[in-house]
Order: sequence, then C-alpha cells, then structure tokens
Amino acid sequence: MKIISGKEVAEHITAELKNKAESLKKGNRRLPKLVIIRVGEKPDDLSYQKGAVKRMDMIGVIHEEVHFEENVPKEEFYKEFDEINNDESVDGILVLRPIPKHLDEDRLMNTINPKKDIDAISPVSLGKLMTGDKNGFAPCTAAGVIEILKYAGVKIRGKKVTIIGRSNVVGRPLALLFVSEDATVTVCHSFTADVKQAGKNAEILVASCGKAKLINSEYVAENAVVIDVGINFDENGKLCGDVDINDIEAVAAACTPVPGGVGAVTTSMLAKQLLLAYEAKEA
Ligand SMILES: Nc1nc(=O)c2c([nH]1)NC[C@@H]1CN(c3ccc(C(=O)N[C@@H](CCC(=O)O)C(=O)O)cc3)C=[N+]21
Repeated sequence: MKIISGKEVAEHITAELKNKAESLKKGNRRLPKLVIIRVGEKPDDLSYQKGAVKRMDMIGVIHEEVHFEENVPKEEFYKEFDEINNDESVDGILVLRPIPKHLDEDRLMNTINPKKDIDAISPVSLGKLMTGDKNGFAPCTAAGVIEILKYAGVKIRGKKVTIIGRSNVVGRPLALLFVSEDATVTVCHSFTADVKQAGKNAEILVASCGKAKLINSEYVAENAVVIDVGINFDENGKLCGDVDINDIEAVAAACTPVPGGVGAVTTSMLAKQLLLAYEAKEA
C-alpha cells in the first residue's frame, strides 16, 4: 500500500503562495490578513490553530488569534465578532467550530461576510458549492481531499466514491465537490444499513466519521484509495485518524496518514483561499 503524503502537497501549495506573498512585499503592497477565532480549549481546535499559524508564517501573511473563554456571553462574543467582520484590514476569518451552543452558530453563519468566509460556513458559500459555482469558497478540509487526490494522480471522473460521515464541514460539502468532479457518490451516516458494504463498493473511500480507527479492512475494497479525514486522539493523547491503517495495509492501494495527510493540506487550502479573498478585494 502506498502512503499518500499530504505534506508534499502542502509544501507544493505553500511554495506557490509564498512566492505570491513575496511579490506583494516587494511591491510594498498591503499583506493578506487572517483572523482565527477560537472559543474554549478543544484539542482539535488547538491542533488546527497550531497548524494554520505555522502555515501562515511559512507563507508570510499576517494572522491574528482571538480567543474567548468557553462561557463568554453571547453579546460580548458578537460585539467583537462584528468588529472583526467589519474591519477593512481583515481579508479572511476562520472560526473554529463547533462553537458552544449558547453562541448560536446559525447567527454566526448568517452574519459572516461571505467575502471573508474562507472556510465556507455561510449560506452564500454553501449555495455556490451546491450549484458548482467555482467562484465561491469551499470548506478547507473538503477542498483538501480533492486537492490531495489530484496531486497524487488519482482519477476522480466516473469513479465510485463512498464518504463515511455527513458533517456540514466535511461529508456534505465533499459529496458536492465529488459530484462536480464527475464521480458517483454514496454518503453514509448513522442510519445507513450496511456501511461496510458501501465501503467495499468504493474505488475511493473517504473516512470522515470521527471515530478513531473505526475503518478497517472490512470496509475497504481491494485496491481502493483511502482518504483519512479523522482528527482523533487515542488513549495516550496521540493524534490518530478514522482509519486503522495497519489493518488495511494488505487490501488498499493507497492511504493518507494522520498526521501528515489531509490536515496538512487543509491549512494550505485555508491560505490559498485567504489569498483569493485578498485578491478579490484588491481587484
Ligand atoms: N471551522 C472549522 N473548520 C475545520 O476544518 C475545523 C474546525 N473548525 N475545528 C477543528 C477541526 C480540526 N481540524 C484540523 C485541521 C488540520 C489539522 C492539522 O493541521 N493537522 C496536522 C498536525 C498539526 C499538529 O502539529 O498538531 C496534520 O494532520 O499533519 C488539525 C485539525 C479542522 N477542523
């Protein structure tokens, strides 16, 4: 089984974006700016923030981290959020999600300026995704899955794809992206009658169910390409994916690792979409 390195894809995208940022600097232009908003201390949020900050520093764009306590009052949160949303110097906003219930994620999704919505949580961005409008932003992780497959030279057109998980941030948008790439898509969720069979039917299998190492050889077809989107922490606090990579070794043709797989590409897609937001604004 081949290991598809996300790091390599990420480095490739990063080098391109770094060149762009450098030419802006040379031209004495304003630099793109990202604001990351985090509420509380969830380990997967911290992991994404750490990865994103590292990526932005590598590329040389401006970033600012805003942190709220888990129990921040709603009005306080939105007062600051509105300021960031209206701040002319901010090109992109990433709110680490999900945010606590009392903060009303619907309000957030409906308030964020779609031009700054580089992780595609607004109905405007999601609507563009629905119609296949390539001018909108896609959620970075979902976009990263497509990017990693293309870079690895995996053909998507006409392929049978099974996605395990239907989250708003990965499964659902990813299904639409695959349809736009001319794949035939099955989306599994907790009510799917036979997930193993759906997995066995797939030429490309995406694990995004959020259960550590759930996906083993019983779900995987001979010669399938497996993409592991999972971000979990095992009993020792170590980062691990949704795929039991040792178990599928003899069956799958290829798999992405965790860490160093989709996660690494996700932060690159975030940077890529930040630069697109910046360019649209400066144009
Ligand atoms: N609005 C929103 N969108 C998300 O996409 C989102 C989110 N909120 N909340 C948190 C989860 C988690 N997540 C990660 C993405 C990349 C890494 C990542 O870069 N991982 C590196 C390792 C980073 C490290 O050094 O810890 C890797 O896999 O190689 C981690 C976690 C995105 N999520």
